[in-house]
Amino acid sequence: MPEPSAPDPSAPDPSGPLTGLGVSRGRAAGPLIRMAAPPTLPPPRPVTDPAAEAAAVASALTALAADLTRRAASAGHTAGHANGHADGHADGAAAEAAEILEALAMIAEDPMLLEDAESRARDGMDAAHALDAAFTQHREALAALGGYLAERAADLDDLRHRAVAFALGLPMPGLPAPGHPYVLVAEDLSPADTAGLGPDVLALVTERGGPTSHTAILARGRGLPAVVACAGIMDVPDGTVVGVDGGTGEVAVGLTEEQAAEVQEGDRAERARLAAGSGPGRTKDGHPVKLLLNIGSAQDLRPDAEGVGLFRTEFLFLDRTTAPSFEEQVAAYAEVFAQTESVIVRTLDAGTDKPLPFLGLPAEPNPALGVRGLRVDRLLPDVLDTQLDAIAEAARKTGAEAWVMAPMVTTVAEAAGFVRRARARGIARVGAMVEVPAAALRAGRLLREVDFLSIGTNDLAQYTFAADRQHSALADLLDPRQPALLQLIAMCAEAGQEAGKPVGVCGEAAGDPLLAPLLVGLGVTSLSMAPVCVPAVRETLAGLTLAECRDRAVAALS
Ligand SMILES: C=C(OP(=O)(O)O)C(=O)O
Ligand SMILES: [Mg+2]
Repeated sequence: MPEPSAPDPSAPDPSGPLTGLGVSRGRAAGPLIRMAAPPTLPPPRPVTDPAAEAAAVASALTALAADLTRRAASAGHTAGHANGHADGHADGAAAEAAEILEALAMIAEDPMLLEDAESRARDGMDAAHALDAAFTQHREALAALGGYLAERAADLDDLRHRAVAFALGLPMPGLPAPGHPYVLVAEDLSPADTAGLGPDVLALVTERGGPTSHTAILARGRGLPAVVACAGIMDVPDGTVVGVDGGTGEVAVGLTEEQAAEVQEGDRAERARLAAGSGPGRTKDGHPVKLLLNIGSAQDLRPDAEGVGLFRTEFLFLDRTTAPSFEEQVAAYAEVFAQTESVIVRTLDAGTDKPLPFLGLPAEPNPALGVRGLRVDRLLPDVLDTQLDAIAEAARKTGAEAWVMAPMVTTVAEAAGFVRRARARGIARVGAMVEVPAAALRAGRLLREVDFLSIGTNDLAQYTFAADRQHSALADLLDPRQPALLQLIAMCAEAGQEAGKPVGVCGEAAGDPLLAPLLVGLGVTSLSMAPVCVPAVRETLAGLTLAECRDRAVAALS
């Protein structure tokens, strides 16, 4: 572990911790490394040898592609050797990271990009400016195409920064690779960055980001302690040893090596203690509450789980530019079905923060309020038909009883249409997610159509409070303890009890041990969460009676 840096008078007071929002429980300590800022272009340089500039352009792009390929290979290697925190379940994330990095390497190797940059250099631009101009041109062309491609334009910015840094011989922006464990600090993380996190990352701290933002969900999926919306963290010098508590949101600055070792040891002991618990979820007085998993692929499964409450199928196809075939989908779903007795498959939830390239959806001014989730069916009905066919076929092949549900259901008519199409394929249980207040208000009526409801508190909070779920400044509005949100959940749970049908929660709130008892007290029948969250939720519930959970719910509602 490197020595802490000499104190910087402009840095925050090292005696007091910084605080943000703890979004992924667990503690870690180590030297902090900030992601290098994107390079600033110096004024254009007079060029005397255009051929040399063109050669510099080519070698910067070659170096960029080689770097991405190396990172892809190292992520692929990690997929086979997951780190301790993730307990072997970082494999899926690492394999996905490898794929994304390979796709970025292909962009860096695009002959049109090279040709454009080289020809600008031959016309008299210095290498850095030629690269900058070529990437800008490429970005504008992508943005003009709209839809998914426009949304990928941000990835090109990341590549541009790296290419220019190569050309100028500057430190690489983006994820550091110091060769030792470290706490990663950033303003926020891009999709490529989050996908590329290596096993050396002990914890994440970001200055921006909301409690249900990508950073939070990704960190939780990997079991990495994480704090978002941590003001002042970017001012702490690199190398300072920090202690991150992903539960409380505290970041202790300037720890000694002994203190850091204590934090690491305490975390190890706590994880071991929690992992020792097992068995189905129930309260102290034996009221059963299913503790289910949120997964993105078969790699996230755990053998001792009670089932899968949310299989986010769109995670399988995030970077695909061509639609996954029926056969390919059958194989992916069957891989999960073969390993778990009960699974709720969510049909593709595309749009807004989860673009699916192969859909080619048009760009929208207000994507979170636009064509996303089940609404994609209005434009592309074949996509849902093929997916339902594939789910039914995978269930038939494996003998599993797969349940399906649709994301972003808003009206009873939408739910009824979805149920009709799923039942026509012989799918046994068909449900709806409750992510839009309109659906919660009509929960009783919805339950006449569907077999179960699953409350997605991440989006339900976003739409109830009109607050972007990725926005750090609005975290108080997105807090699931907000009584308006709890009231909507209570309405759904009561409707479920009246109808005698299950109503679960699968948003991030379900994995929070402080919130889980509240949700149980409101009457939900299952909680579905990132696998890493299960032990703490199981332990909390086992310590409370159902009546105590209800008392908490009543107090929170009032
Ligand atoms: C579970 C949910 O879905 P996602 O986070 O994938 O939007 C939710 O919105 O709470
Ligand atoms: Mg959602």
